[in-house]
Amino acid sequence: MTSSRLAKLQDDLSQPLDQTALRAVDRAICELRRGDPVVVEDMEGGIALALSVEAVSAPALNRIKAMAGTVPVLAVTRPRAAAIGLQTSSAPVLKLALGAGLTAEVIHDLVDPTRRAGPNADGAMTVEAAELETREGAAVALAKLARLLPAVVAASVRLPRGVTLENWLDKNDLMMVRARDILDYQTHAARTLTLVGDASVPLVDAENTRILAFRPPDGGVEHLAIVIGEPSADDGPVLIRLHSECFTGDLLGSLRCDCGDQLRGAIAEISRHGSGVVLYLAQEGRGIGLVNKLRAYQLQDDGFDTVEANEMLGFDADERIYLPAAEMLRQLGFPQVRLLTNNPDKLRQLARCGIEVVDRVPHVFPSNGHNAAYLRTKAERSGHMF
Ligand SMILES: Nc1nc2c(ncn2[C@@H]2O[C@H](COP(=O)(O)OP(=O)(O)OP(=O)(O)O)[C@@H](O)[C@H]2O)c(=O)[nH]1
Ligand SMILES: [Zn+2]
Repeated sequence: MTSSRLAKLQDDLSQPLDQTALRAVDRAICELRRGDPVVVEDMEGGIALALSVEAVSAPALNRIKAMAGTVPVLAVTRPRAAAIGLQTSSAPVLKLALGAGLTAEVIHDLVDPTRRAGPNADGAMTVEAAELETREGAAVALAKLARLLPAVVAASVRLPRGVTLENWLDKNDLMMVRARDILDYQTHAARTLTLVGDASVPLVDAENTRILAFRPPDGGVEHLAIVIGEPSADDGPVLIRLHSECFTGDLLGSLRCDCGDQLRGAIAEISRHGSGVVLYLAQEGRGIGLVNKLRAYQLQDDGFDTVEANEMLGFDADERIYLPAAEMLRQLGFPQVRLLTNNPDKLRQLARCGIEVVDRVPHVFPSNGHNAAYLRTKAERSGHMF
């Protein structure tokens, strides 16, 4: 995570909570995932219709144009713009205007590196930088929250003469969401996590184990705390592991990564130690989601490393935040921890979120014969301490 994103995270911690905003963003995520457009409003009251690139087809584009009354642009992230050879400024999002040349085919070629065709835009393209707070920037952030490809088709809305915004939204069956609320969503969801389930689940490597489930009030993503033994802050810093969900590694025993070994290894290690917690975080694929992780694997099979694959798809190398982890630790009453990890970003982020990491406990497992390059990339490009 970049230092500017960390700084923003800290700023967000001081913002007031707004439950209605949380619900609006969650509904917008569903709309986008379903393939419907949503309306995004910026701080000045400007509005744009945004559609996930994954839902783009010729009829869908025509529908957007007809509803908005303007020609749409394609909004992509800086990593994706760089991957298709565009000059990028420091802006996080780039708006690509191609006029009538922005066809469904061209859009898919521009945003999806798993397509063999590759970028192929005929005619003049103008590129304009956009900040995250803009309609287009926030719409791309919404696509990330929806675990879709991080790019949208966006059209400024020109309301038909004599039609109010309310009537227009109603007539087109559209919902509107504010840019600011999208950008605050992750921090607000984390701060409102509530314990909603708690049961004893004896594990093969740790019989005295409870699993606690935490959920934000909008019904968004749930995270789990696997509490082994009877950890108590009175006995000093608690031994913990932050484990990001990995369906392939944790459940299926995939050999592409080291997640399965790390998960079972952490449970066994904490059990041997006597007590501690594994926080099982719903951050599949370092926060890009399972579908995008599978796309990243496809790119890695073509020779790109795990960082390059994320960036080609338009993501940062790591999209995770650890505020949900910090919030669960706070609620469990563990302000001081010893952290099983090799990842320096986890140490930095937890500390920024107010959890004191007293000690790092290395959590290294030997290569299984398939994941050597993956582990090497972690060390060389992500700073993992092996
Ligand atoms: N995007 C992407 N995610 C991957 C890939 N391989 C594994 N992952 C995900 O990476 C995450 C693994 O994270 P962690 O187990 O927390 O590992 P880490 O960040 O290396 O940190 P430590 O293990 O604590 O040192 C899981 O969410 C996996 O799904 C990959 O090639 N691409
Ligand atoms: Zn994994």
